[in-house]
Amino acid sequence: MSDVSRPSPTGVPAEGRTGARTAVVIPAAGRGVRLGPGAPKALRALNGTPMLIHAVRAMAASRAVSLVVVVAPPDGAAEVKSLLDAHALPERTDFLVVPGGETRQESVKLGLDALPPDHDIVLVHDAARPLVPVDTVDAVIEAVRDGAPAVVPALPLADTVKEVEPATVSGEPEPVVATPRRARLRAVQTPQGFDRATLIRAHETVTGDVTDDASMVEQLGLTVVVVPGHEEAFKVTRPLDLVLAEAVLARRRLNDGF
Ligand SMILES: Nc1ccn([C@@H]2O[C@H](COP(=O)(O)OP(=O)(O)OP(=O)(O)O)[C@@H](O)[C@H]2O)c(=O)n1
Ligand SMILES: C[C@](O)(CO)[C@H](O)COP(=O)(O)O
Repeated sequence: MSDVSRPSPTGVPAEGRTGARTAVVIPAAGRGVRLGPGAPKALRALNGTPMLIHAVRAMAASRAVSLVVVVAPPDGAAEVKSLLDAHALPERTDFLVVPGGETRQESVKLGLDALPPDHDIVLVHDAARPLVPVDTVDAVIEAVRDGAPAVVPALPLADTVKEVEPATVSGEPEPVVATPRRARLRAVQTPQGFDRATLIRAHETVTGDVTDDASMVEQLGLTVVVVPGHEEAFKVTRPLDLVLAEAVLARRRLNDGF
């Protein structure tokens, strides 16, 4: 039996979660509006292979991951199933495909609803971060196994960040209201890792506008911890990110000698 069956009042089991099985939910149901017109973002090609397949392979590269749940565009579940069948994926990993929702939060919840009961650690990973290295995935899993209820990979910022009063008319100058101390800020990536029961509780309890799953756990009053992220775990959001992703893949091919 897994250690998470004996949570402490803070949600953190004293013994950690060594040996718990890990599932990954990959929200891939977004349109990719910021990337511009075309197929849903997760289905667009990087070096000839759909971004989603890169993301699935990145997760399945971790030997700790035994199940990947892909949350497909609402009308694209059959296409995503065919894609998974058509690409080589590790045999030790099981795959499920479910249709997604209107928002990222809804899509993640639909993925969680599809999880079988025997996985006590859940990662949530954007299909839009196709190049995350396996060491980052393993570091997140390790920190959840060690007892953290929620773990995020993150990097320090290169830019100074300003808080502004957002303009009501696009393009109007925006007054700055604060400059948070950059040394205390981190840019958060995925996969984000969770004790399964904690993540489900967060999705059942927290409503409103959130941009990641860890912030929902913060709203439960639980501690979220940060582990080092990786530059190659960047999110493909705008057209220039596609250029960077292709360049990273080209460098990997060179380093691998083919
Ligand atoms: N309704 C949604 C919206 C987003 N996502 C997923 O959440 C991840 C992060 O979202 P983002 O990068 O914002 O993707 P899009 O919503 O597709 O991008 P945009 O906001 O530019 O449309 C992506 O893998 C995306 O497919 C999802 O599963 N369901
Ligand atoms: C979850 C996330 O990738 C963490 O940085 C990010 O918040 C997703 O934002 P998006 O606007 O849905 O791409």
